[in-house]
Amino acid sequence: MIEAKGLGKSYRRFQAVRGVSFEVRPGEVYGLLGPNGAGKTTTLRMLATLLRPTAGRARVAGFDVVRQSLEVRRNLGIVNGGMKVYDKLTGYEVLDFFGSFYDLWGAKLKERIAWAAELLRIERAVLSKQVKDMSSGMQQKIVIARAILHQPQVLLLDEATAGLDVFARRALLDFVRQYAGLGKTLVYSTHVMSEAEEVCDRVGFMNKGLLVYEGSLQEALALGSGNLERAFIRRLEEVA
Ligand SMILES: Nc1ncnc2c1ncn2[C@@H]1O[C@H](COP(=O)(O)OP(=O)(O)OP(=O)(O)O)[C@@H](O)[C@H]1O
Repeated sequence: MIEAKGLGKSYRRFQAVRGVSFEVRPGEVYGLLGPNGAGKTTTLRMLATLLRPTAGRARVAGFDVVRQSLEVRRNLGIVNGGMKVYDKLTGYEVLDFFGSFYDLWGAKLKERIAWAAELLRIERAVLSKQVKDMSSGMQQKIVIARAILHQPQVLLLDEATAGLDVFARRALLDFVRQYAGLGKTLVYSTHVMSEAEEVCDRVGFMNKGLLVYEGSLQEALALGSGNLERAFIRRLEEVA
């Protein structure tokens, strides 16, 4: 469902992402893990057709991210940790507005909003609140609801739990597993290894623009004697 081959992005002489290759299958949660500046966001933005690669290629849902960007966008949702929504609108109005981008109107839109709200455990009363009156956890749920209204095959989550309290974080981690359970494909980018341990089936470690390790969660845990953070550090020492 996602296939990146030698994907790279350079800014003048600086290589933010250097020849990254990986694949993600339907129903799988792939953890893209690494410290700040590793190149995770740049990689996800290339997959989402928001940044043009300067090397390699990638396909999402069978479509090329450069030559078939419209088809890619139809099949993909992306969420960044710091995404904002218009805070004077109610939750319902936000979803109504974004639904129109995907040709969702009337009864169909209502049905999709109810579907997303149930999946994300957003109460009806919250949908009629203005965004500015919602907790940051609720706001993030609206952001995610907005990203899945068109029921994309592929969902890219970039530091999606940043700044959330324990309840909102829990709801989002549960949502990730549930969405994968629908046969969807997810990339979960984070520097919080404990979250990845909980939701990912496979993980890739990124550092300085390179994918330095890839394996199933079990393999990665074994590498770190049961701890993902230790595995990450060991792998980095090996390649240093
Ligand atoms: N427009 C740009 N021009 C130059 N350098 C950039 C640009 N965008 C990103 N970079 C650099 O590319 C590198 C990778 O950034 P990226 O945001 O992809 O990392 P990340 O792993 O997502 O980290 P973070 O969690 O901090 O977002 C960083 O060194 C960053 O400073």
